Amino acid sequence: MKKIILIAGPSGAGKTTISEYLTKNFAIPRVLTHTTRPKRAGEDENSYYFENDETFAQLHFFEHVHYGAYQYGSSQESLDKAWLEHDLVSLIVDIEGVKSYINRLKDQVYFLYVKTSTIEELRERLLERGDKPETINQRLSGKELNALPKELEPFAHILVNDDWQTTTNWLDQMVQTLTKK
Ligand SMILES: Nc1ncnc2c1ncn2[C@@H]1O[C@H](COP(=O)(O)OP(=O)(O)OP(=O)(O)O)[C@@H](O)[C@H]1O
Ligand SMILES: Nc1nc2c(ncn2[C@@H]2O[C@H](COP(=O)(O)O)[C@@H](O)[C@H]2O)c(=O)[nH]1
Repeated sequence: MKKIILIAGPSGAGKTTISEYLTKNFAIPRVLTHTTRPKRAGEDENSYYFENDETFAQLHFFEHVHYGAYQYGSSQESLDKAWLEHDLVSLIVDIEGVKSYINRLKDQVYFLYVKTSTIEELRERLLERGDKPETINQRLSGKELNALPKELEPFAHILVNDDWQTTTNWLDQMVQTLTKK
């Protein structure tokens, strides 16, 4: 059965880093999504399909959300394209996106919720990444924090990404379990 690893969690928790590790070490492709947010330093065409409001409005999405001042959306086409490459793929979404995918794809979803032990750790990582302090405050509060809601707890595989070596051991085990025949 084709499966999708949905990666969600607070900003700075390490979702992108984890998705890149899965691609590099296990050839697990990441399903690219669309956004109207500007590129960050270091991002390229493998990060997102970068859109403006007009091009975004012309697309047909599986699900889409407003997050901060920008729009984000994912398509069935991108998912099918990634599934042609590998039976196991990853996709980074916010909590609303997780709900949509679990409702629609059910058992095909492996929900990986990534967090750190403290919010201070997230703040430090985002500062080091070059995010502006006011953006960081917004991302680490309210709906944008992407806290794990009670109703999704039964579906979540929780990974505390404080120490990278521990995280890679955890991920290696996860992939072994998911690819077992
Ligand atoms: N275990 C770790 N220890 C220390 N730093 C880490 C760890 N994992 C990731 N990082 C670093 O934290 C920063 C944020 O990671 P990343 O961009 O993957 O987070 P994210 O969850 O995708 O954030 P966003 O939702 O804002 O895009 C990066 O600079 C990354 O290198
Ligand atoms: N529901 C969706 N959420 C998405 C999608 N693409 C990204 N995201 C989430 O948005 C926030 C912000 O992303 P960032 O790259 O600006 O830090 C983060 O939580 C992503 O997981 C999508 O297509 N649908």
